[in-house]
Amino acid sequence: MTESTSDQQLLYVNDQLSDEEIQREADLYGPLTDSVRGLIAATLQTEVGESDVRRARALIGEAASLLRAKAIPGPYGVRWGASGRKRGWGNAADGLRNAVAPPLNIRTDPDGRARTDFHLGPQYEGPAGLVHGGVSALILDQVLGDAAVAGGTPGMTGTLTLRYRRPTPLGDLYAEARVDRVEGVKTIVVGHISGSDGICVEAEGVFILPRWAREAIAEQNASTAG
Ligand SMILES: CCCCCCCCCC(=O)SCCNC(=O)CCNC(=O)[C@H](O)C(C)(C)COP(=O)(O)OP(=O)(O)OC[C@H]1O[C@@H](n2cnc3c(N)ncnc32)[C@H](O)[C@@H]1OP(=O)(O)O
Repeated sequence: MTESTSDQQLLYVNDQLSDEEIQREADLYGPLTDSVRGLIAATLQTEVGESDVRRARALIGEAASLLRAKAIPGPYGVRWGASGRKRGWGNAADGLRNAVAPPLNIRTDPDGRARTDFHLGPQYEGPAGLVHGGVSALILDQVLGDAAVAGGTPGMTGTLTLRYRRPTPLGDLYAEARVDRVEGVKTIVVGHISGSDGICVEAEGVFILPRWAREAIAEQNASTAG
């Protein structure tokens, strides 16, 4: 295991928060994140005068200083509470505390399916009026990955293959994924994003349980058996 792999594993934390405490945090930070999303769109779309732009910038600086007064030094990581409820709140695709995330609100089924109705505003533009292809990749990576998790065979993305069939319009969209097959440590998942005119982007992903996770599970199984 490399040093960076072991450092990364330290970001998986069981903090023993109760479901009530987690809900209180979600109720506090979710609306903050939504406000910042609104700010990102307003920053892009505003046409107010120069002095108002300067004033807004000062107010944003003040808000950032207020929040930074007490803050974690690095990434949020992945945390679990006492009941095992998982919080990937820093996740760039669907993190509750990450204003960069659209967000996705992905629903999953234990048979290895995931789906989401979501909205992409002007901050996700690539070609004029259309979704940036890298943003579509971000979303499909997450939805396909969640399908693998839901099916009981989680993994890191090894390969993600995309076919952009037609331009993806900004606005209301839908994505879904399903586990196609499991081959040893590899889970192959397929899915797509569609808009009102049909499928825009198709994806196939190979999700692999990393070697360090396989070794940890094998060690745990050996100690349980012993
Ligand atoms: C733990 C669950 C976490 C879930 C989080 C979901 C988050 C959302 C998705 C992401 O954004 S993940 C971030 C993007 N992906 C990465 O950063 C992955 C970086 N790459 C790695 O960490 C490793 O290369 C990887 C885990 C993908 C594979 O390393 P291993 O050391 O476990 O692979 P190994 O050499 O033991 O090969 C195992 C099998 O996978 C195959 N393989 C390895 N790398 C592959 C690859 N890149 N693509 C396809 N297949 C691959 C390999 O041929 C072999 O196939 P066979 O079993 O059939 O022999």
